[in-house]
Amino acid sequence: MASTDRKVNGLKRHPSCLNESYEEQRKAFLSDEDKLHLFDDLTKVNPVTTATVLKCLQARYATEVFYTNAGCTLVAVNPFQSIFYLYSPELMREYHLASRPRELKPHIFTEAEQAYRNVQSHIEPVNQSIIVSGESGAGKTWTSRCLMKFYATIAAANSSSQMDNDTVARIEKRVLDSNPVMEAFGNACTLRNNNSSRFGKYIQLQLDGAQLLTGASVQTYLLEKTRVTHQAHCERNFHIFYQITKGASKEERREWNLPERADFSWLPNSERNLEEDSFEITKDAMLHLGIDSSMQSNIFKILSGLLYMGNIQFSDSEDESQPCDLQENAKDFIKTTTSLLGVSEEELLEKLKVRTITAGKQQVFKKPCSRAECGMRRDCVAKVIYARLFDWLVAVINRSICADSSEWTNFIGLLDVYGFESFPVNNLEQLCINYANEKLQQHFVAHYLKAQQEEYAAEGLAWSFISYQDNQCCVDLIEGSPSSIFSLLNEECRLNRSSSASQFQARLEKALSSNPCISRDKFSKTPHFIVSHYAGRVNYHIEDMVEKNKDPIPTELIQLLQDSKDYLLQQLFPVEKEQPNNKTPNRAAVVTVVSKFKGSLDRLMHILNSTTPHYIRCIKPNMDCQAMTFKKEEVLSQLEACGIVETINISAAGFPIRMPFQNFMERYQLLRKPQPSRSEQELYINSCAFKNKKGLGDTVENADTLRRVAHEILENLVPEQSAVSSLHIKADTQTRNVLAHCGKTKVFMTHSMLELLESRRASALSERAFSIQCCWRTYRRRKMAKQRQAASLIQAAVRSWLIRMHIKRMHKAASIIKRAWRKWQAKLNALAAKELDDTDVEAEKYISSLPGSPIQATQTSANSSFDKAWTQSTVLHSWPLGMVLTPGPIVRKVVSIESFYRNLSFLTCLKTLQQNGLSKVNTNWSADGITSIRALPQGSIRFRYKKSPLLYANVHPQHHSCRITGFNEILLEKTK
Ligand SMILES: Nc1ncnc2c1ncn2[C@@H]1O[C@H](COP(=O)(O)OP(=O)(O)OP(=O)(O)O)[C@@H](O)[C@H]1O
Repeated sequence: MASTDRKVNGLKRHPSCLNESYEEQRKAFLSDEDKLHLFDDLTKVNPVTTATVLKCLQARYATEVFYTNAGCTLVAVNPFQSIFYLYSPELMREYHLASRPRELKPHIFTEAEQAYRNVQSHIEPVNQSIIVSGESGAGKTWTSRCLMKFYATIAAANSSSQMDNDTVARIEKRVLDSNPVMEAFGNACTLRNNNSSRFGKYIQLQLDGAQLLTGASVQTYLLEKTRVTHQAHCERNFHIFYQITKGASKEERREWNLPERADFSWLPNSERNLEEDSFEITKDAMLHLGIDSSMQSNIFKILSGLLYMGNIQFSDSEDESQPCDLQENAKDFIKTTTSLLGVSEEELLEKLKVRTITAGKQQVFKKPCSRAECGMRRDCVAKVIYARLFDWLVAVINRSICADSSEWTNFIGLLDVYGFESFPVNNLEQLCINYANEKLQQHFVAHYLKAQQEEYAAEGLAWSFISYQDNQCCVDLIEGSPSSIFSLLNEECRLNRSSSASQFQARLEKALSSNPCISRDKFSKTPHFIVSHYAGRVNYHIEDMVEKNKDPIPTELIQLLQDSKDYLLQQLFPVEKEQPNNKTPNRAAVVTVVSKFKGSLDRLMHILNSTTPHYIRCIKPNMDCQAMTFKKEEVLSQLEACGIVETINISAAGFPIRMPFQNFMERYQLLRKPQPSRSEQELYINSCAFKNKKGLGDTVENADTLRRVAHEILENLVPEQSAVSSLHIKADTQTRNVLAHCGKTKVFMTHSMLELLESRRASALSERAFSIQCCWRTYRRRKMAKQRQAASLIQAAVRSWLIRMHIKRMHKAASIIKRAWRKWQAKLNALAAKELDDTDVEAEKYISSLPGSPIQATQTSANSSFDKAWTQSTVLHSWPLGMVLTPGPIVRKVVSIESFYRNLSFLTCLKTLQQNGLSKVNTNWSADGITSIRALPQGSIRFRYKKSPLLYANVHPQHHSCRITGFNEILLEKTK
C-alpha cells in the first residue's frame, strides 16, 4: 500500500509543499513534545502526516488519554486496562446533559450523544449508525457494549414516569443481557484477542417519538461455525463449551454426561482459565431473556452431545468398498452422543459412514465414505447444529428485546463487525471478513471523501482536491460482475465439477488478470491468490475454498436430525412439508456461503446508506494486549489501513454537515436578528410554496435570497469574518477557522458550527417559550379578571331580578290578602251588623231577665249586691284592640286571650259608656256572664284597669275551658 506521506503528496498541491519548510514545520511541531498530548482533535495538527498523528496519539496514550477526534471520526486507542471513571454513569450523564458535548474531552459518549441529538433534532437522515471498526482485539465489542450502556443510562434518565422507568429498565436489562449470551456462544479466545467476536453484529436500538428506548433488535453476520470443529493452534472453541465443562454442577454433569476432567478433542486449551468462562453469568442472562432452566438444560445437553461427537474417530477401512470402522475407544462416545442428541445410534453411524447419492428422480445409490469423508460428515453435523442453535438464540433474543414496529419510530444502529484479518493461512472465512471490511471502508470513503468532494465541486466551492485511496477496484475484484472472485467461486459450486485448486487458480488469473488488486506469489507452490486490500495484502489459499463455499449438508444427515427425539433439535430441524410438484433443486439457484453473505451485507449497506453514520476507529496499541504499551509500528499500520490521514485532511478543510438552504431556513430562521423585510418574508414564503410546488416561481432569485439570509444568520452567530464564507474555501491551513460555507443550494458546516447553531436555536426557542409563557400568563390573568367581573355583573343582575320578582310576588300576595281581608272584613261587618240588629231586642230582654244584670242592677241601684253577683257569675275577657270574641247568643261561653285576661267591672264601663252616650252598647248575658258585647263605637274608648279593692276580684269564679265556637267582633270606631 502506498505510504500515507505519498498520499499527502497526492493532494493537488504544488510539489513544493513537501519542501524544506514543510519538513521544518514537521520538526518544529514534533519538537514541542510537551504539548503534543493536548491535541484533542487531529485536524489541528500541523502538518498532518502519519508521523505527527502517531506522535500525538502516543503522547496522549502516555498521559492516559485514549480518545482523540480525527475530524469526522473518533480514534479510540485500547487502554487494555479497566478505567472505571472513563465509563461511569456520572460521566455518561455529564456528556448527555452538556449543552455542547463537543466541547468536552473526546469520548465515545460524544459520538453517542451526537447521534442521540440528531434523532431528537430530526435532521435528515434521522436514523443513525455508529460504525465501530478496527482489527481484532482493538476494542470494538468493548466500545459497542459501552455505547449500549450509555443509551440504557440516558434512557433511564429521560423516562419521566414510573411506568416509563420500569419499561426502560426492563428493556435495558434485556438488551444488556443479550451481550453475555451472544458472547458466550459467538466469541472465542484467539491468538489476537481472548474474547474475539466470531460473528458480526448490528444492533438497532429502537426509540419512540420521545426518544425513549423501547426495544432493540440484533442482526448477526457470518458466524465462524468451523471453529466448533477446528481450532487453530493456541486458540480455543467458543466460550460456551468451556463454561459448561468447567461450571456445571454435579447434577448438571450427571444430566449432560459431563464428568470432570473429561477429555474432548474439540476443547483445546481448556486448562486456560479466562474471565469469559463464567457459566453463571450466561445462565442468568439467558433466564432474563426468557430461556428457562429446562430449555437451558436442553441447550447444554446438545452442546455436550457435540463435544462427544468430536471424540468419534474413524479408522481406515481395509476394503474401500466397505465403510470404515469406528476407532475402538469411540464406541462409547457414539453411544453418549446419540443419547444426548436423541438420535438412533445405528442410523447416525450408518449415515456418517455411507453417502447416499440420488441420480434422477428414482435412483438412489449408497457409497461408503473414506475415513476423511466420515470425519467431514461428522463435522458437518456438528457445525450445522451449532449454527442453527446460534440462529435460534438470536431469534429468541430478538423476540425478547424487539419492540412492536408501531412502538418505535427511529433507531440508532451499532455495528460491530470483525476486524480486518490476515493470518499465515487465510481461506474463505477471511475472504468474507475482509470483504465486509472493504465494504465498510467503501461506505466511509463514499460518505466522507468521495461524495463530499463531488458535492463541493457541484456547489461551487473552490476546493483543493485531496486524493484518497478508493477501494472500489478491490470491491469489484471480490464481488463485481460479470467476473469476480465470488462469481467464479459460485460458478464452481453451480457446475459442481471436480476441479483442483490449481485449476481454479488458473481460472481466476485468466478472468481477473486486468484487475490490479489481484496478484500471486510466483515462488509459492500452493494454489493461492493475493488481494491488495485497503488495509494490506492478504494471501488466500485456494484449497477447500470451493467446498467451503458450497457448505454442503447431506440431506440424509438433516433427515437424521429431523427424526431426533430431542425437543430442541426438532425445533432446529423442522420437517419441511413436501411440495406437491417438487422439482429437483435448480442448480443455478444453489445458495452458497458467499452469495448468502453478500446478500446480508448488501442489506446492511442499504441500512447504513439510509442513516447518518458516525465512525469510531479502534486502534490496538500492541499485539500482546498489554496495558500502557504503545508500539509505533503496529499503530502506524492500523492508521494507514484506515486512511486516517486522508480523513483528517478532508475533515480539517471539509464540512461534514450539509443542509439545503430550505431546511436550514426552516430550522434556523429564528436565529435571524433583524426581522426580515416584508419582501424577504414574502420571498421566504414563496420559497416554501416552491418546495411543495416544483416548477413555480423564480427559483434562482429565491435561492439567492435564501443564501443571503443563511449567510446573514451564520455571520450573526460567528461574527469573525473568517468563520463563514460564501465564496471560497481552501483545504489549507489558512482556512482552518472557516466553520461554514454557503454553496449554491446548501449550507456546508462543521460539527462545531452545527453544535453552535443548535445550542443558539435551543436558547432562542427557550427565550420564545418564555415570552409565550409570559404573554399567555398575562392573557390568562386578564381573561380571568374579565371573567370574574362579568360573573359579578351577572350575579348582581340575577340577584336584583330575583329580588324584584320576589317583591313583585309579595306585592301581589299582599294585595290579594288585602283584598281578601277587606272582603272578609266587609262580610263580617255586615254579619255583625245583621246579628246586632237581630239580637238587640231579644238580648235586652234576656239580660234584663238575668239576676244581677247590670241593667237590673242599674235599675235597682244596689251597688253592693251587684258587685257580688257580678263577681260570682260574670267573667270578662278583654283585649286591647277592643275585640271581644264571644260565642253566639245560644252558646253561652266567654272566650278570651289569656294574657289579657282581667276581671273587669264591665258593668261600670258599660254604664260609663252608656251614661256618656258615647256608644250604643248591647250586651248579651247568660248565667255565666257576658256572652257578647255589641257596641257601635262612637269614639275611641280607653279602658283603664285598676286593681280591684275587692278581695276575690282576681279569682276566676268558674273554670270553664275556653272553646271557640264562633266569634263576632266589636268595632270600636271613633265617631265624629
Ligand atoms: N476501552 C477499554 N478499556 C479497557 N479495556 C479495553 C477497552 N477496550 C478493549 N479493552 C480490552 O481489550 C480486549 C479486546 O477488546 P474487544 O473484544 O472489544 O476487541 P474487538 O475489537 O471486539 O475484537 P474482535 O474483533 O476480535 O472481536 C477486551 O477484552 C478488553 O480487555
